Amino acid sequence: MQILEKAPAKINLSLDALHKRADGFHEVEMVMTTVDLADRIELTLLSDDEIKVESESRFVPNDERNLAYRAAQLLKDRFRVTQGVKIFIEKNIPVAAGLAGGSSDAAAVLRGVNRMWGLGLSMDELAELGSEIGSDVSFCVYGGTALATGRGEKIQHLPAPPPCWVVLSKPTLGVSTQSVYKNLDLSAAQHPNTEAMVEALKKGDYYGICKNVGNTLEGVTLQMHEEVGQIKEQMKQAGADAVLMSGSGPTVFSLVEHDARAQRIYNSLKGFCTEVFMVRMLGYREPLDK
Ligand SMILES: C[C@@](CO)(OP(=O)(O)O)[C@H](O)COP(=O)(O)OP(=O)(O)OC[C@H]1O[C@@H](n2ccc(N)nc2=O)[C@H](O)[C@@H]1O
Ligand SMILES: Nc1ncnc2c1ncn2[C@@H]1O[C@H](COP(=O)(O)OP(=O)(O)O)[C@@H](O)[C@H]1O
Repeated sequence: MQILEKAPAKINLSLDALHKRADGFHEVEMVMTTVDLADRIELTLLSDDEIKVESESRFVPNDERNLAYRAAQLLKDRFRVTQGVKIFIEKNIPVAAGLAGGSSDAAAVLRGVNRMWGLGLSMDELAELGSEIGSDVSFCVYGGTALATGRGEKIQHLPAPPPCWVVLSKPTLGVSTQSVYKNLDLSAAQHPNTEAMVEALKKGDYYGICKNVGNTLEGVTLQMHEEVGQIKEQMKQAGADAVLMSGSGPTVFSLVEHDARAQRIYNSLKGFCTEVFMVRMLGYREPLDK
């Protein structure tokens, strides 16, 4: 038996870190949405009681450190499953990029083994279990567009943004989410207007969305890597409607209404970065099991 799952990347249209919590995490308010850049996950049922992970990417571990492995292990342990699974990851999302590639792979495995092992868990139950793997996994279980609060595990679904283009550009460096949060000085941080972003999404107001993008973590990563600021500048000069770093970075995204201008931004960044993508904002909760 084989099951295929898509694992789409996400971008943070807004990310606000409010304060540090007693558990060492930050209380956040984030508006996230999916784009049509995705990893492809192939699950094969194994009669032996084991989990195998394979991927062509040399940047992700092929053992229990892989978030996809940890997702299968979680459901296996929690529901005493004796069958195994082989997980093949076709990696298309840049790694350590601020696009939740690993979290999305884990979420895809939760959805896929739930069906493969006949566990009958709801999306809400899978999302709750996903929060034990990482702060972004709950959102990734659902996909679509949502306001995530708490550590990122409390999800309020929102309407999909109006269709537009997204140009993603990742400099050749990885960023550790932990190091960015560690270096965050909340007293000097920028705080986006999350409420205005949510309102713009509810109204389907593209220019309201562009006006209200913001990311508290951006200043930290900008300090650490000047390439991020250079990419932002390049995108603005090429005519993007909005430019922002996604998550803890280093990927920077442009929002662009018209494809000709998106192509121009893509071409101007292609000469500057190797990992550049021109994708559609998905934003709706499409069936990911195809
Ligand atoms: C920053 C965001 C924004 O969407 O995305 P990425 O940049 O990773 O894509 C996420 O919140 C990342 O989620 P995720 O990558 O799952 O982080 P986790 O593994 O849960 O946490 C990694 C580390 O980040 C810090 N962390 C994470 C989430 C949070 N609300 N507060 C934190 O302080 C903690 O130090 C934690 O040990
Ligand atoms: N399936 C996976 N895909 C990507 N990264 C993974 C995966 N499993 C574990 N990792 C590890 O997680 C870290 C980056 O995770 P990723 O989700 O790509 O970054 P981000 O959280 O910035 O979007 C890297 O250190 C990588 O080695």
